[in-house]
Amino acid sequence: MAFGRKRNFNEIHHVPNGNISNGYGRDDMRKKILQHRKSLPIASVERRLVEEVQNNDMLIIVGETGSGKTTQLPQFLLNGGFCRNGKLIGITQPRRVAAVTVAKRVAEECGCELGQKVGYSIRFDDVTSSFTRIKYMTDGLLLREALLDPYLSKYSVIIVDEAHERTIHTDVLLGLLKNIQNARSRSVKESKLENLMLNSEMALEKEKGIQQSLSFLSRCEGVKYPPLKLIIMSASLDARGFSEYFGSARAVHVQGRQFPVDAFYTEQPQQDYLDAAIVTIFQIHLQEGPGDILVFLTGQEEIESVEGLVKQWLLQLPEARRKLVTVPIFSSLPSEQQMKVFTPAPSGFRKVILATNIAETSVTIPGIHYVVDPGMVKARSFNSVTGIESLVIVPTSKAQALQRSGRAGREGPGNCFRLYMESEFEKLADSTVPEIKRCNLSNVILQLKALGVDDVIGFDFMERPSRMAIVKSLEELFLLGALTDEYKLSDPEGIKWPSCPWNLYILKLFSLQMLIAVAMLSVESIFFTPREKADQAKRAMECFSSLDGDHLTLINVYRASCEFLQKSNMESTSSKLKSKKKMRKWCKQNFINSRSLKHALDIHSQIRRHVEQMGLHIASCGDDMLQFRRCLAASFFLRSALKQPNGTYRALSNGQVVQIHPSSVLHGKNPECIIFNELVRTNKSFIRNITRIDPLWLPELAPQYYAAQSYDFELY
Ligand SMILES: Nc1ncnc2c1ncn2[C@@H]1O[C@H](COP(=O)(O)OP(=O)(O)OP(=O)(O)O)[C@@H](O)[C@H]1O
Repeated sequence: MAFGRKRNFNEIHHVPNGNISNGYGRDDMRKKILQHRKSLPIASVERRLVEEVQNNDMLIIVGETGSGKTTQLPQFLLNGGFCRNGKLIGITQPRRVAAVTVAKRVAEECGCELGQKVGYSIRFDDVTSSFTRIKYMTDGLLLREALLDPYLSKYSVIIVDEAHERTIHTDVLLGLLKNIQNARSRSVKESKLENLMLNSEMALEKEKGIQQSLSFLSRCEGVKYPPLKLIIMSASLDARGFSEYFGSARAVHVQGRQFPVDAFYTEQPQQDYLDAAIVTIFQIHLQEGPGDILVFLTGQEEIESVEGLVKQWLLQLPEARRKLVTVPIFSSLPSEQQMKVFTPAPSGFRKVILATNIAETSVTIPGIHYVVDPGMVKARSFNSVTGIESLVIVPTSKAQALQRSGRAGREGPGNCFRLYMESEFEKLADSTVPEIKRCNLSNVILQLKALGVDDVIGFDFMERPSRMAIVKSLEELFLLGALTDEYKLSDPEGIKWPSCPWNLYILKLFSLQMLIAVAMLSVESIFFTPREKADQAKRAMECFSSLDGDHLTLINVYRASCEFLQKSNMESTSSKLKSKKKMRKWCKQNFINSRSLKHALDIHSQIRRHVEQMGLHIASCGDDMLQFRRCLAASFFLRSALKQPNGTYRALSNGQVVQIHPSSVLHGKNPECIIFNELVRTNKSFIRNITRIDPLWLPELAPQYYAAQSYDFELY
């Protein structure tokens, strides 16, 4: 395939090679790391950055990818005294992989064990201690912390990294942090004023009696919270937009990048980007110098199909030229397997990493010299008229393209092959549409309500979602019973449960099976289907599958895993470690993602504890799965569909034509009426996580919705 003239990115600034490779002694390694840190563009402005943060409570920092923002700035601030009095510097990342790997790297640079001075915290995995001062975490996790500690009182500085991604969590966090920052600086001002008053009016206060003094002291509580320093950071940020949002906040630009990355574009438009990606992988492998390749694809299916084709193509090469290994990374891959991308390829081999945008920002994958970017991404999209959310494949923004190319050039000069023409690049949107403008807002609303923000429409969003989208989600939450008719939380405590997308939908319906289903659906895919073992995986899944659908299938997995756990725990010789190992083996044999299953078990026990604390009785449907399916119908009546004569389904809420996704156990079984949890749009509209129901249950169980509309329940 022909690539056009190379184009260097501007502001390139060569720095002596700070390559780090294995095989050094501990002291040598530390010296190398120190030398590398000094070589980063950000190192020359350490003092100035610390002063900027001292002088400004709010700061926006823009700097090229790889300039050292994520790994260095927190260390500068720690050395600059921002962790006095045991306070923490928190850095949020949109993705778990980035939070974990960057924390590991910074701990290494600080010469400490992970979890001591430097740690990370992601859902269900908290590697911090009372000694931790620099804490990397996902933006979602910080939001959850705010539910329990509304002032985020343990942090002196919060850095929102990769803010250009504008994930839904980032946008909610920005509004929230703005409020917290105002509240904390107000509380300090007030407490200073009140301290002054206290000196002159102490005697008077005493006379007014104990009650008044107590309330006075409680008002002074804010004195515990010094002003919060807030830093927004990215390589590709609309600094002006952020600055305006934060009241003309100061923005600084860190000049220079560590190594140059040359961008190449195709000379002709490409019909099939997957095909183009495979051709490019082999062009690099056969014609270019050493270095690993990182290819950005849109999802697991694409990754597995490209992986299969690369393996087939390799077989056609002479044996000596077959030294190429593929390594996939996507979010539902078990984390141990995700981490394989960081392991060097066997000696003499070249590694091709096939990744979703999980590897787009913040991560440094050693050895990557080439990036292949087809320019597409899978994104959420929301139709505020129908109220249905779906996943669609769309072109990336320029900001995403720059982030992707930035994954090369971190250890030396790199190349980025964009599988589209340069003229197409110019037409891309500068930045990604914020997720908050293209998703169902039910969870955001619940989250804001739980954080004490009652007026969601009036909330200070950086970019306000449409009024229609907010109203639609408020309506949905009311219909589901999550909000009262005054739009207050029906269960203010419930939202503090582990964040699962539809946890509150079951409020009225506590059955053991519903709790299990909620937990199992709250995690990434429970089943794991490697492409090369698709048949084996399918057979394994059939052992658990239920003719009634995916929810019951998941319950079967849950039950089987509990039975297995119980059995292996009972074997007296088994230590805890041994049982864990056995469990992992069992998962592997059954093509179950062990990490997802563990998360689901944790979520289940948390929800159960919560429900019990509320004093509610948890009934079991026992083996009466009809009762369970009725519970599902009552909860998901807004996502129901009827079979049509041609075998497709029609969603009852909006008439949309949908199809059962091939991963569902009901694929090919064609039940008359179903409820579903998820809609995915690729070339077709697919629904996933489906259960068979009786259509007559709908008007019976959700009269508030179906009685008001004249639905035709005629079955074909
Ligand atoms: N895990 C790691 N292993 C090896 N080197 C690393 C690692 N993490 C970072 N580095 C080195 O430190 C440099 C700076 O990384 P850092 O993540 O701080 O940059 P950044 O400016 O935040 O980039 P980005 O905007 O892409 O996140 C990288 O270019 C790389 O050379």
